[in-house]
Amino acid sequence: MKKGGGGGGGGGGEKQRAQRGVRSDPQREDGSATPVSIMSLAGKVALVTGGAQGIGRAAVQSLLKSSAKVAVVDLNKTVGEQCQNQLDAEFGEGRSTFIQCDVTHGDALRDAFQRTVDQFGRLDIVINNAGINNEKNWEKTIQVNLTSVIKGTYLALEHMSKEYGKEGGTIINVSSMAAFLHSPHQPVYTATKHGVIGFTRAMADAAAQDDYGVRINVLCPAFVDTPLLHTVEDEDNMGKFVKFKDDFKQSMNKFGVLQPPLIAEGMMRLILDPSLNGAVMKITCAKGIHFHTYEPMSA
Ligand SMILES: NC(=O)C1=CN([C@@H]2O[C@H](COP(=O)(O)OP(=O)(O)OC[C@H]3O[C@@H](n4cnc5c(N)ncnc54)[C@H](O)[C@@H]3O)[C@@H](O)[C@H]2O)C=CC1
Ligand SMILES: CC/C=C\C[C@H](O)[C@H](O)/C=C/C=C/C=C\C=C\C(=O)C/C=C\CCC(=O)O
Repeated sequence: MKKGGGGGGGGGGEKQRAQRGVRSDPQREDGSATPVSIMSLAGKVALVTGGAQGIGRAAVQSLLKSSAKVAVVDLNKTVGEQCQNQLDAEFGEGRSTFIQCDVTHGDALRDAFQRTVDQFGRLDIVINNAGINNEKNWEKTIQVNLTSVIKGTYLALEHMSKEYGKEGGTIINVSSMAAFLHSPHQPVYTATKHGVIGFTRAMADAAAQDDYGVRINVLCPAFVDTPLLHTVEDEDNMGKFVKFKDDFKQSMNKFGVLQPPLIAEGMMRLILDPSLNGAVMKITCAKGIHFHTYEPMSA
Protein backbone atom coordinates (compact mmCIF):
# COMPACT_ATOMS: atom_id res chain seq x y z
CA MET A 1 0.00 0.00 0.00
CA LYS A 2 1.30 3.42 -0.91
CA LYS A 3 1.93 6.09 1.65
CA GLY A 4 -0.20 9.21 1.77
CA GLY A 5 -3.19 8.77 4.10
CA GLY A 6 -4.17 11.58 6.42
CA GLY A 7 -4.92 11.45 10.11
CA GLY A 8 -1.30 10.96 11.06
CA GLY A 9 -1.36 7.88 8.90
CA GLY A 10 -0.03 7.19 5.52
CA GLY A 11 -0.31 4.03 3.58
CA GLY A 12 0.73 0.72 4.96
CA GLY A 13 3.87 -0.10 3.02
CA GLU A 14 4.88 -2.34 5.90
CA LYS A 15 1.54 -4.12 6.00
CA GLN A 16 3.01 -7.60 6.25
CA ARG A 17 5.31 -6.52 9.07
CA ALA A 18 2.43 -4.88 10.87
CA GLN A 19 0.32 -8.03 10.57
CA ARG A 20 3.12 -10.01 12.15
CA GLY A 21 3.04 -7.54 14.98
CA VAL A 22 6.26 -5.79 14.00
CA ARG A 23 6.17 -2.05 14.21
CA SER A 24 8.63 0.71 13.53
CA ASP A 25 8.51 3.95 15.46
CA PRO A 26 7.94 7.21 13.62
CA GLN A 27 11.38 8.68 13.01
CA ARG A 28 12.85 12.12 13.51
CA GLU A 29 15.17 13.45 10.81
CA ASP A 30 18.16 12.42 12.89
CA GLY A 31 16.79 8.87 12.96
CA SER A 32 15.72 8.83 16.59
CA ALA A 33 12.18 7.79 17.47
CA THR A 34 9.60 10.49 18.16
CA PRO A 35 7.43 9.59 21.16
CA VAL A 36 3.96 9.40 19.68
CA SER A 37 2.52 11.16 22.72
CA ILE A 38 4.11 14.46 21.64
CA MET A 39 3.17 14.26 17.97
CA SER A 40 0.54 16.81 16.97
CA LEU A 41 -2.77 16.13 15.28
CA ALA A 42 -3.41 19.85 14.69
CA GLY A 43 -5.70 20.30 11.69
CA LYS A 44 -7.02 16.74 11.94
CA VAL A 45 -10.61 15.80 12.72
CA ALA A 46 -11.69 12.65 14.58
CA LEU A 47 -15.02 10.91 15.18
CA VAL A 48 -15.34 8.57 18.18
CA THR A 49 -18.43 6.38 18.66
CA GLY A 50 -19.32 5.64 22.26
CA GLY A 51 -17.13 8.61 23.11
CA ALA A 52 -19.09 9.99 26.06
CA GLN A 53 -17.69 7.68 28.75
CA GLY A 54 -15.23 4.88 29.46
CA ILE A 55 -12.62 3.99 26.85
CA GLY A 56 -14.14 6.26 24.18
CA ARG A 57 -14.04 9.24 26.52
CA ALA A 58 -10.34 8.62 27.29
CA ALA A 59 -9.66 8.46 23.54
CA VAL A 60 -11.49 11.77 22.99
CA GLN A 61 -9.37 13.45 25.67
CA SER A 62 -6.11 12.15 24.17
CA LEU A 63 -7.15 13.35 20.72
CA LEU A 64 -8.00 16.81 22.07
CA LYS A 65 -4.69 16.95 23.98
CA SER A 66 -2.98 16.24 20.64
CA SER A 67 -4.79 19.24 19.11
CA ALA A 68 -7.31 17.33 16.96
CA LYS A 69 -10.95 18.37 16.76
CA VAL A 70 -13.36 15.63 17.83
CA ALA A 71 -16.97 14.59 17.28
CA VAL A 72 -18.25 12.59 20.26
CA VAL A 73 -20.97 10.28 18.89
CA ASP A 74 -22.98 8.58 21.60
CA LEU A 75 -26.47 7.27 22.38
CA ASN A 76 -26.57 8.61 25.92
CA LYS A 77 -27.74 12.25 25.81
CA THR A 78 -27.27 12.96 29.53
CA VAL A 79 -23.74 11.60 29.71
CA GLY A 80 -22.92 13.10 26.32
CA GLU A 81 -23.96 16.61 27.33
CA GLN A 82 -22.06 16.35 30.63
CA CYS A 83 -19.04 15.17 28.69
CA GLN A 84 -19.35 18.09 26.23
CA ASN A 85 -19.50 20.63 29.08
CA GLN A 86 -16.39 19.17 30.68
CA LEU A 87 -14.52 19.05 27.36
CA ASP A 88 -15.46 22.69 26.62
CA ALA A 89 -14.17 23.72 30.05
CA GLU A 90 -10.91 21.80 29.66
CA PHE A 91 -10.10 22.33 25.97
CA GLY A 92 -12.18 25.33 24.93
CA GLU A 93 -15.45 25.65 23.03
CA GLY A 94 -15.43 24.61 19.39
CA ARG A 95 -12.79 21.89 19.76
CA SER A 96 -15.36 19.10 20.17
CA THR A 97 -19.02 18.47 19.52
CA PHE A 98 -21.46 15.96 21.00
CA ILE A 99 -23.74 14.26 18.48
CA GLN A 100 -26.45 12.09 19.98
CA CYS A 101 -26.77 9.02 17.79
CA ASP A 102 -27.64 5.35 18.05
CA VAL A 103 -24.98 3.69 15.91
CA THR A 104 -27.39 0.87 15.05
CA HIS A 105 -29.59 3.35 13.14
CA GLY A 106 -27.86 3.47 9.78
CA ASP A 107 -29.29 6.81 8.66
CA ALA A 108 -28.50 8.43 12.02
CA LEU A 109 -24.90 7.20 11.85
CA ARG A 110 -24.56 8.47 8.28
CA ASP A 111 -25.92 11.82 9.46
CA ALA A 112 -23.44 11.93 12.36
CA PHE A 113 -20.54 11.52 9.93
CA GLN A 114 -21.94 14.24 7.66
CA ARG A 115 -22.52 16.64 10.58
CA THR A 116 -18.91 16.13 11.67
CA VAL A 117 -17.61 17.05 8.22
CA ASP A 118 -20.05 19.96 7.94
CA GLN A 119 -18.89 21.38 11.28
CA PHE A 120 -15.14 20.71 11.12
CA GLY A 121 -14.56 20.61 7.36
CA ARG A 122 -12.94 17.20 7.01
CA LEU A 123 -12.49 13.75 8.60
CA ASP A 124 -9.18 11.99 9.27
CA ILE A 125 -9.61 9.59 12.19
CA VAL A 126 -12.53 7.29 13.06
CA ILE A 127 -12.70 5.13 16.18
CA ASN A 128 -15.54 2.58 16.06
CA ASN A 129 -15.65 2.05 19.82
CA ALA A 130 -19.32 1.89 20.92
CA GLY A 131 -20.06 -1.49 22.43
CA ILE A 132 -22.45 -3.28 24.75
CA ASN A 133 -22.43 -6.55 26.63
CA ASN A 134 -25.99 -7.89 26.57
CA GLU A 135 -26.43 -11.63 26.24
CA LYS A 136 -30.16 -11.36 26.85
CA ASN A 137 -30.73 -9.04 23.90
CA TRP A 138 -28.00 -10.72 21.91
CA GLU A 139 -29.26 -9.50 18.54
CA LYS A 140 -28.71 -5.94 19.75
CA THR A 141 -25.19 -6.89 20.86
CA ILE A 142 -24.44 -8.04 17.32
CA GLN A 143 -25.93 -4.85 15.88
CA VAL A 144 -23.91 -2.53 18.13
CA ASN A 145 -20.63 -4.44 18.37
CA LEU A 146 -20.30 -5.82 14.84
CA THR A 147 -22.84 -4.47 12.32
CA SER A 148 -22.26 -0.87 13.41
CA VAL A 149 -18.48 -1.29 13.31
CA ILE A 150 -18.83 -2.49 9.71
CA LYS A 151 -21.18 0.38 8.87
CA GLY A 152 -18.87 2.88 10.65
CA THR A 153 -15.90 1.59 8.66
CA TYR A 154 -17.74 1.94 5.34
CA LEU A 155 -18.92 5.46 6.22
CA ALA A 156 -15.40 6.39 7.31
CA LEU A 157 -14.09 5.21 3.94
CA GLU A 158 -16.70 7.31 2.10
CA HIS A 159 -15.28 10.39 3.86
CA MET A 160 -11.58 9.49 3.84
CA SER A 161 -10.69 6.99 1.10
CA LYS A 162 -8.92 7.96 -2.09
CA GLU A 163 -11.53 5.75 -3.80
CA TYR A 164 -13.98 8.57 -3.06
CA GLY A 165 -11.52 11.30 -3.97
CA LYS A 166 -10.64 11.97 -0.32
CA GLU A 167 -7.23 12.49 1.30
CA GLY A 168 -6.87 9.31 3.37
CA GLY A 169 -7.03 8.69 7.09
CA THR A 170 -7.03 6.03 9.73
CA ILE A 171 -9.67 3.80 11.39
CA ILE A 172 -9.53 1.91 14.70
CA ASN A 173 -12.10 -0.81 15.39
CA VAL A 174 -12.42 -1.83 19.03
CA SER A 175 -12.47 -5.57 19.74
CA SER A 176 -11.45 -7.23 23.04
CA MET A 177 -9.10 -9.79 24.57
CA ALA A 178 -12.34 -11.77 24.84
CA ALA A 179 -11.62 -12.67 21.20
CA PHE A 180 -8.52 -14.55 22.39
CA LEU A 181 -9.57 -15.83 25.81
CA HIS A 182 -13.25 -16.63 25.71
CA SER A 183 -15.60 -17.01 28.65
CA PRO A 184 -18.91 -18.93 28.98
CA HIS A 185 -20.16 -15.73 30.56
CA GLN A 186 -20.47 -13.83 27.26
CA PRO A 187 -20.77 -16.04 24.15
CA VAL A 188 -22.36 -13.57 21.73
CA TYR A 189 -20.14 -10.68 22.92
CA THR A 190 -17.16 -12.97 22.25
CA ALA A 191 -18.47 -13.80 18.77
CA THR A 192 -18.83 -10.12 17.89
CA LYS A 193 -15.28 -9.37 19.01
CA HIS A 194 -13.94 -12.23 16.85
CA GLY A 195 -15.94 -10.75 13.99
CA VAL A 196 -14.44 -7.30 14.45
CA ILE A 197 -10.92 -8.73 14.13
CA GLY A 198 -11.73 -10.75 10.99
CA PHE A 199 -13.53 -7.85 9.32
CA THR A 200 -10.77 -5.38 10.15
CA ARG A 201 -7.98 -7.59 8.85
CA ALA A 202 -9.78 -8.27 5.58
CA MET A 203 -10.64 -4.57 5.12
CA ALA A 204 -7.04 -3.58 5.86
CA ASP A 205 -5.93 -5.87 3.03
CA ALA A 206 -8.56 -4.34 0.72
CA ALA A 207 -7.40 -0.84 1.71
CA ALA A 208 -3.77 -1.72 1.01
CA GLN A 209 -4.36 -3.52 -2.27
CA ASP A 210 -6.75 -0.89 -3.64
CA ASP A 211 -4.72 2.07 -2.35
CA TYR A 212 -7.45 3.67 -0.23
CA GLY A 213 -4.83 5.74 1.65
CA VAL A 214 -6.58 4.61 4.82
CA ARG A 215 -5.03 2.43 7.52
CA ILE A 216 -7.40 0.16 9.43
CA ASN A 217 -6.34 -1.50 12.70
CA VAL A 218 -8.01 -3.30 15.58
CA LEU A 219 -7.54 -2.86 19.32
CA CYS A 220 -8.09 -5.62 21.88
CA PRO A 221 -8.04 -4.44 25.49
CA ALA A 222 -8.26 -6.86 28.42
CA PHE A 223 -10.48 -5.83 31.36
CA VAL A 224 -10.82 -2.05 31.66
CA ASP A 225 -12.30 -0.10 34.55
CA THR A 226 -15.40 1.40 32.88
CA PRO A 227 -19.15 1.28 33.51
CA LEU A 228 -19.38 -1.67 31.08
CA LEU A 229 -17.24 -3.85 33.32
CA HIS A 230 -19.60 -3.25 36.22
CA THR A 231 -22.40 -5.12 34.42
CA VAL A 232 -20.65 -8.42 35.07
CA GLU A 233 -23.10 -9.47 37.80
CA ASP A 234 -26.19 -8.00 36.17
CA GLU A 235 -28.80 -10.56 35.12
CA ASP A 236 -30.45 -7.92 32.92
CA ASN A 237 -27.30 -7.94 30.81
CA MET A 238 -25.90 -11.43 31.16
CA GLY A 239 -29.17 -13.41 31.17
CA LYS A 240 -28.76 -17.07 32.05
CA PHE A 241 -24.99 -16.80 31.66
CA VAL A 242 -24.84 -14.67 34.81
CA LYS A 243 -24.24 -17.94 36.68
CA PHE A 244 -20.69 -17.91 35.26
CA LYS A 245 -19.95 -14.54 36.83
CA ASP A 246 -17.64 -15.96 39.48
CA ASP A 247 -15.37 -17.53 36.85
CA PHE A 248 -15.33 -14.20 35.05
CA LYS A 249 -14.49 -12.32 38.24
CA GLN A 250 -11.71 -14.82 38.94
CA SER A 251 -10.27 -14.00 35.52
CA MET A 252 -10.43 -10.31 36.34
CA ASN A 253 -8.57 -10.94 39.60
CA LYS A 254 -6.01 -13.11 37.82
CA PHE A 255 -5.34 -10.79 34.88
CA GLY A 256 -6.02 -7.44 36.55
CA VAL A 257 -7.99 -4.40 35.42
CA LEU A 258 -6.57 -1.66 33.21
CA GLN A 259 -7.35 2.07 33.33
CA PRO A 260 -8.85 3.83 30.25
CA PRO A 261 -5.90 6.24 29.64
CA LEU A 262 -3.63 3.29 28.76
CA ILE A 263 -6.15 2.15 26.14
CA ALA A 264 -6.18 5.70 24.74
CA GLU A 265 -2.37 5.58 24.58
CA GLY A 266 -2.62 2.43 22.48
CA MET A 267 -5.11 4.14 20.19
CA MET A 268 -2.77 7.11 19.73
CA ARG A 269 0.00 4.75 18.66
CA LEU A 270 -2.29 3.16 16.08
CA ILE A 271 -3.25 6.62 14.83
CA LEU A 272 0.27 8.02 14.65
CA ASP A 273 2.36 5.10 13.41
CA PRO A 274 2.16 5.13 9.59
CA SER A 275 3.56 1.60 9.35
CA LEU A 276 0.53 -0.04 10.95
CA ASN A 277 -2.27 -1.49 8.85
CA GLY A 278 -4.17 -4.67 9.67
CA ALA A 279 -2.40 -4.81 13.02
CA VAL A 280 -4.08 -6.41 16.04
CA MET A 281 -3.01 -4.48 19.13
CA LYS A 282 -3.51 -6.17 22.50
CA ILE A 283 -3.37 -4.35 25.82
CA THR A 284 -3.04 -6.41 28.97
CA CYS A 285 -1.78 -5.84 32.50
CA ALA A 286 0.95 -8.44 32.03
CA LYS A 287 2.38 -7.23 28.73
CA GLY A 288 1.05 -3.69 28.36
CA ILE A 289 0.63 -2.49 24.77
CA HIS A 290 1.76 -5.17 22.33
CA PHE A 291 0.79 -6.86 19.08
CA HIS A 292 -0.75 -10.19 18.23
CA THR A 293 1.46 -12.37 16.10
CA TYR A 294 -0.50 -13.62 13.13
CA GLU A 295 0.39 -16.99 11.63
CA PRO A 296 -2.18 -17.53 8.88
CA MET A 297 -0.52 -20.64 7.46
CA SER A 298 0.07 -22.39 10.78
CA ALA A 299 -2.82 -24.82 10.25
N1 LIG B 1 -14.41 -2.27 29.64
C1 LIG B 1 -13.78 -3.38 29.24
O1 LIG B 1 -13.35 -4.22 30.04
C2 LIG B 1 -13.54 -3.60 27.79
C3 LIG B 1 -14.25 -2.96 26.80
N2 LIG B 1 -14.00 -3.24 25.48
C4 LIG B 1 -14.73 -2.57 24.43
O2 LIG B 1 -14.44 -1.19 24.46
C5 LIG B 1 -15.53 -0.46 23.92
C6 LIG B 1 -15.93 0.63 24.90
O3 LIG B 1 -16.33 0.00 26.10
P1 LIG B 1 -16.38 0.72 27.51
O4 LIG B 1 -15.80 2.06 27.44
O5 LIG B 1 -15.85 -0.25 28.48
O6 LIG B 1 -17.95 0.79 27.69
P2 LIG B 1 -18.89 1.91 28.36
O7 LIG B 1 -20.21 1.25 28.57
O8 LIG B 1 -18.22 2.53 29.51
O9 LIG B 1 -19.00 2.99 27.20
C7 LIG B 1 -19.62 2.68 26.00
C8 LIG B 1 -20.25 3.91 25.40
O10 LIG B 1 -20.90 3.49 24.21
C9 LIG B 1 -22.18 4.10 24.16
N3 LIG B 1 -23.10 3.29 23.37
C10 LIG B 1 -23.63 2.10 23.68
N4 LIG B 1 -24.49 1.70 22.74
C11 LIG B 1 -24.49 2.67 21.80
C12 LIG B 1 -25.20 2.85 20.59
N5 LIG B 1 -26.09 1.96 20.15
N6 LIG B 1 -24.97 3.97 19.87
C13 LIG B 1 -24.08 4.90 20.31
N7 LIG B 1 -23.40 4.79 21.45
C14 LIG B 1 -23.61 3.69 22.20
C15 LIG B 1 -22.62 4.21 25.60
O11 LIG B 1 -23.63 5.17 25.76
C16 LIG B 1 -21.32 4.55 26.29
O12 LIG B 1 -21.12 5.93 26.38
C17 LIG B 1 -16.63 -1.48 23.65
O13 LIG B 1 -16.60 -1.84 22.29
C18 LIG B 1 -16.24 -2.66 24.53
O14 LIG B 1 -16.73 -3.87 24.02
C19 LIG B 1 -13.03 -4.12 25.10
C20 LIG B 1 -12.31 -4.77 26.03
C21 LIG B 1 -12.49 -4.56 27.45
C1 LIG C 1 -19.65 -8.18 31.94
C2 LIG C 1 -18.27 -7.91 31.48
C3 LIG C 1 -18.21 -6.65 30.78
C4 LIG C 1 -17.21 -6.18 30.11
C5 LIG C 1 -15.87 -6.77 29.88
C6 LIG C 1 -15.76 -7.05 28.46
O1 LIG C 1 -16.48 -8.21 28.22
C7 LIG C 1 -14.35 -7.21 28.01
O2 LIG C 1 -14.35 -6.95 26.63
C8 LIG C 1 -13.80 -8.55 28.26
C9 LIG C 1 -12.51 -8.73 28.35
C10 LIG C 1 -11.99 -10.03 28.49
C11 LIG C 1 -10.67 -10.26 28.66
C12 LIG C 1 -10.18 -11.57 28.70
C13 LIG C 1 -8.91 -11.93 28.89
C14 LIG C 1 -7.82 -11.15 29.37
C15 LIG C 1 -6.55 -11.70 29.35
C16 LIG C 1 -5.39 -11.03 29.80
O3 LIG C 1 -5.45 -9.97 30.35
C17 LIG C 1 -4.04 -11.62 29.61
C18 LIG C 1 -4.02 -12.83 28.80
C19 LIG C 1 -3.09 -13.12 27.91
C20 LIG C 1 -1.94 -12.30 27.59
C21 LIG C 1 -1.13 -12.91 26.50
C22 LIG C 1 -1.31 -12.24 25.20
O4 LIG C 1 -1.27 -11.02 25.14
O5 LIG C 1 -1.52 -12.91 24.19
